[in-house]
Amino acid sequence: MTFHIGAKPGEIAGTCLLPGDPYRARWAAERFLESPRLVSETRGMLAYTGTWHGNPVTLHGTGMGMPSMSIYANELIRDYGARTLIRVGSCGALQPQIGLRDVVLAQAASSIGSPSTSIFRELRFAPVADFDLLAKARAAAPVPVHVGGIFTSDTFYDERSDLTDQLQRHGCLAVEMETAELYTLAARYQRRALSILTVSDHILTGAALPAPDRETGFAAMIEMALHAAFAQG
Ligand SMILES: O=P(O)(O)O[C@H]1O[C@H](CO)[C@@H](O)[C@H]1O
Ligand SMILES: O=c1cc[nH]c(=O)[nH]1
Repeated sequence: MTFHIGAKPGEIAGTCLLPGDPYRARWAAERFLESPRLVSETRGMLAYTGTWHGNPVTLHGTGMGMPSMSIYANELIRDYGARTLIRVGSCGALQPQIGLRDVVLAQAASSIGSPSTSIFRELRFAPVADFDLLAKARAAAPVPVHVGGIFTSDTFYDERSDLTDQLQRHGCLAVEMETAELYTLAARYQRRALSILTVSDHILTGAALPAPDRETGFAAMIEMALHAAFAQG
């Protein structure tokens, strides 16, 4: 048990899939894992451990935003020994060629600041994905997939239209709220990390998926995450 996770030692797998939404953790565990078992529900942040094709996997919610992701990723890595951390999240598309339900693989994550910014001082650290995980996820994609940079925001309701313009102009694919800190922690502790993001809304058009789809409609990215984590070669 840690400050924020109720699982006993040995109840968290080395491979963790990390949705922001705890109900997505429950849905994905029940749909994809063999013998899923609830191992933590501290503060309602559901975590399930089971197996996929015999391989141990934990699905753990992270909540929204980098401070929340930072708490769970730190404890999963430092206290439970997680080695492969794959965010399975939603995002808003920033480019016209990207459609609702497409998948974005976050090769790198820009941000204005993250919980780690203060330790870097003047350094602008560039948080990047694990290349092997990224390549394997792309190879397993059953839906249109886009690979490139994303923006990890501290706000959902952003008043900065000038910032959106600059992100679009510089080819940023999508916006979400956790990846920059996840990649930074993975670098710090020499772990493997990737963010696989399903497009839930389009920043340019305002089109959006309804809430039930965001909770349960994201099977393709869960399959990609599991294949990326366990594919050989
Ligand atoms: O669907 P999740 O994984 O929570 O991801 C996105 O959705 C939330 C905002 O609605 C933020 O956490 C953002 O990163
Ligand atoms: O952070 C997020 C996540 C999904 N969609 C958005 O527009 N922003």
